[in-house]
Amino acid sequence: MSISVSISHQIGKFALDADFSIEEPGITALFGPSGSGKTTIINIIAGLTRPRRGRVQLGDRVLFDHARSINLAIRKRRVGYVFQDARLFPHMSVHDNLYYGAKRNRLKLAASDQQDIIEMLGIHKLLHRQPNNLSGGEKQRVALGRALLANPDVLLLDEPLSALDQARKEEILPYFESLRDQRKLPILYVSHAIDEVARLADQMVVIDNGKTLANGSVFDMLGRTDLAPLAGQFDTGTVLPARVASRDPKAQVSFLDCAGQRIVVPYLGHAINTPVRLHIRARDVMIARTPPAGISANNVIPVTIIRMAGSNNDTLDISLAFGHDLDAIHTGPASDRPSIHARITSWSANRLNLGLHQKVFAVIKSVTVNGHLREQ
Ligand SMILES: Nc1ncnc2c1ncn2[C@@H]1O[C@H](COP(=O)(O)OP(=O)(O)OP(=O)(O)O)[C@@H](O)[C@H]1O
Repeated sequence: MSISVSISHQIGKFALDADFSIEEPGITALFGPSGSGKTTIINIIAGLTRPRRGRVQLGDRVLFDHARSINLAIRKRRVGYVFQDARLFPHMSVHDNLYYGAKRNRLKLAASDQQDIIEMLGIHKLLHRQPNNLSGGEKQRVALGRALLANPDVLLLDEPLSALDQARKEEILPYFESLRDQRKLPILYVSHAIDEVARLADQMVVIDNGKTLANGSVFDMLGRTDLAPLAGQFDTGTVLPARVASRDPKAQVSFLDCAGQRIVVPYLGHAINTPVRLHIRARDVMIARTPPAGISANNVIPVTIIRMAGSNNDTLDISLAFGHDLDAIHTGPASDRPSIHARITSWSANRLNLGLHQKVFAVIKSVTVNGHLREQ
């Protein structure tokens, strides 16, 4: 189910011109600074805000088309919306909240699918409770269940974790992961938190000041150093797909294979071949000209400098392709040669006399695996 959004809107002095389409299933993060227009975009998709011009299409259904005077009513859009605060109906039980949208919807889910959703979200024991005595995490799970049981064609999540503390976030994040992996539903996920985006998202739309700056796979977007003006929140880094190659419970380490490169991390407990996501922040990567000896970091990777760009006067963002074989790096398909990023001071780069195409070593200080930071 594809989503295509091409709209213009004006709120006071704020001008929104969003243009993106998502062809792949999975989670798409809408990422950008506060006030950049993320909520307005999903309100437009949901039909809560009517844009001045443009078009919104979901699969083969046109939800809005200014030129053809089409503006589908909210309840006909088949869109599930989860707000920052759960917004459950306080006078209804969890059960009645859950089935509120489903009752009004003619395209009901099969009973077994309904049961699957309730079990996936772990809310079967809450059905007879009232919303006011649920925890924040439980409320959000019920809100997610309510949206899913209405059998939407797309799920819109507006910073669904921002009101929760870290422990409640950790409680609910695995449900989003199951949702991503089990249900073939496109999800638009508004988030400020780059760690959440790196853990959950497949695609990413980067928005700044009402404009869509870039749009693509999260693996590409998080590595784009040219998006550095947003870096304060962006925290430049790299997300890489990997899998568990082997593990040693006695030594308490797991070995991951990431495009042929071995990465050692503290023991994960996952079975061999389990796919995982690595998030390596640029500030956690050091560069050495020769392989350093006698250091505690476990991952020292031969890399070649393929790009150097100033992020501001004092720091440089350096892209490092895996391997020392420059010919393979230049001629091989990009996907065969993943790169990571290092953010170092210009002073360090001068001191090390770093230059383009130089063969160096990346010393990785910590890796986040599936959203969990693994200090080396
Ligand atoms: N009802 C309104 N009246 C006036 N300005 C508004 C209104 N709603 C939104 N805006 C403005 O539109 C811009 C975009 O707001 P929006 O909520 O879409 O941003 P956002 O990226 O979701 O921000 P945040 O991450 O802080 O939630 C902001 O400058 C905001 O102040």
